[in-house]
Amino acid sequence: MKEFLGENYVHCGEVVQLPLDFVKQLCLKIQSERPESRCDKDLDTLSGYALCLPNLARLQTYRFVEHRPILCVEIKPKCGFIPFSGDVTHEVKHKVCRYCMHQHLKVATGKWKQISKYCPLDLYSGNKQRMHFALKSLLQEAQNNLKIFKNGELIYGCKDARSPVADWSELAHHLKPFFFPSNGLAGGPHCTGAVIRELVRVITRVLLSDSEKGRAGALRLGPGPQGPRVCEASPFGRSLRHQGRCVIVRSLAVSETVSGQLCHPVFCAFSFRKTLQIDGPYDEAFYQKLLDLSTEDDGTVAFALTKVKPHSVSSTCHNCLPIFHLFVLHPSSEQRPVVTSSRSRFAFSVSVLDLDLKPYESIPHQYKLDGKIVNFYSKTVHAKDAAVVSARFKESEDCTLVLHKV
Ligand SMILES: O=P(O)(O)O[C@@H]1[C@@H](OP(=O)(O)O)[C@H](OP(=O)(O)O)[C@H](O)[C@H](OP(=O)(O)O)[C@H]1OP(=O)(O)O
Ligand SMILES: Nc1ncnc2c1ncn2[C@@H]1O[C@H](COP(=O)(O)OP(=O)(O)OP(=O)(O)O)[C@@H](O)[C@H]1O
Repeated sequence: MKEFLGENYVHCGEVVQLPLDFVKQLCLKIQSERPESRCDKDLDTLSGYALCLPNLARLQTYRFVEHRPILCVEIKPKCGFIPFSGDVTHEVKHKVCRYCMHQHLKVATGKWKQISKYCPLDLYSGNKQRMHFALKSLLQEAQNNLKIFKNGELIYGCKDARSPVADWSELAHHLKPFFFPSNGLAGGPHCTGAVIRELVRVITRVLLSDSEKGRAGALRLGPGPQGPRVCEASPFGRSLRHQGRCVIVRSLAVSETVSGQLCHPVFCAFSFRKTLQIDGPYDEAFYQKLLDLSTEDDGTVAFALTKVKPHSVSSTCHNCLPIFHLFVLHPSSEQRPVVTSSRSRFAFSVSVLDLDLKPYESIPHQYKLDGKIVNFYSKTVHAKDAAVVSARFKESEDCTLVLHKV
């Protein structure tokens, strides 16, 4: 992941040994905190090992420990491109992004209460207005896509569909000292609006800044992104500018045909997996192969096999969690990237969480889910939209003015 996202963003952690009894107790303790949809998940209580990571909600990394008041914004941006490959056979997939389609299934199955207006393509667009819209939409309907921590404490976020609706005035109360340090703003809706606007602007500036160049830069130099730049389901108007931050994930993503082939039971046999290096290593040779885009999908199983590791990396990227740390910068000569709001200057840094690779075993599940998402969307929303268009067309036919010669 360091190869893809850059040295500075990824924390590898350290493998530590833990007493089994401690892990069992921990497991019981956190169970009640899990969102309903994650109650089937479990800690590995048998290995006796765990990964020790820095506390990124407080920015305690191995490089330094931050003692100043700190604001951390965690975003789960999800997959931000629309595939253009001819191997993608569902027409709707060329128009609407997976996140927006998935929203409908999530609401229908009760995972969330209402459809979010957030669309990853807006966030990745590089267009400030679209990015503001995407971030505001996340703030309105955070789901599992947005969390905000102040000094290590969660002050904004949503556990599951039963969570109460977002309270912006409480959030603004927490954030005011960061954005309006010398006060000057009374409370009330005006203050809430001003603080939220500042937050959205500052996150956008951080996202657009290019202060730390990772290996991702090299991937961005490849062929420019293709395919639609706007998702048809996004409520935001069309915009033309498109930035390449999603290229990493896009260049690794595999086609439907390949995903289908990967579900073949023969690949689950362990002996095959070892010889074919399905589970790794993810080394320099693997990275170099990814940059070679010359091989075409010839529909063979052999080709599909070469895509297993890229697929794991890609689906990990689809779910990873960039976390942005902001602290008010007092006049100083610190050598750190800086963003400004109207009343404050912030030093900031970025880390990426949840980078454990998705296992090969998740491919069949992902493949089935993908089908469900598209079918549900096509049957319900897309069909309804088509009906509306055809009704409008009919209406316009009914209104045709016929002129007769007199
Ligand atoms: O498939 P998706 O897009 O629903 O992603 C899953 C996530 O759902 P989301 O769409 O973000 O609400 C899902 O997020 P939640 O646990 O629902 O917050 C997980 O990240 C899941 O990964 P894993 O199976 O726990 O390793 C994710 O599953 P994988 O596809 O990564 O296996
Ligand atoms: N190093 C960290 N520092 C601060 N917060 C973290 C860190 N790692 C994870 N978190 C918090 O915990 C949340 C869940 O993390 P993550 O998605 O990595 O867990 P998970 O592996 O999916 O958990 P499980 O599978 O046990 O349910 C993140 O959204 C983040 O808010």
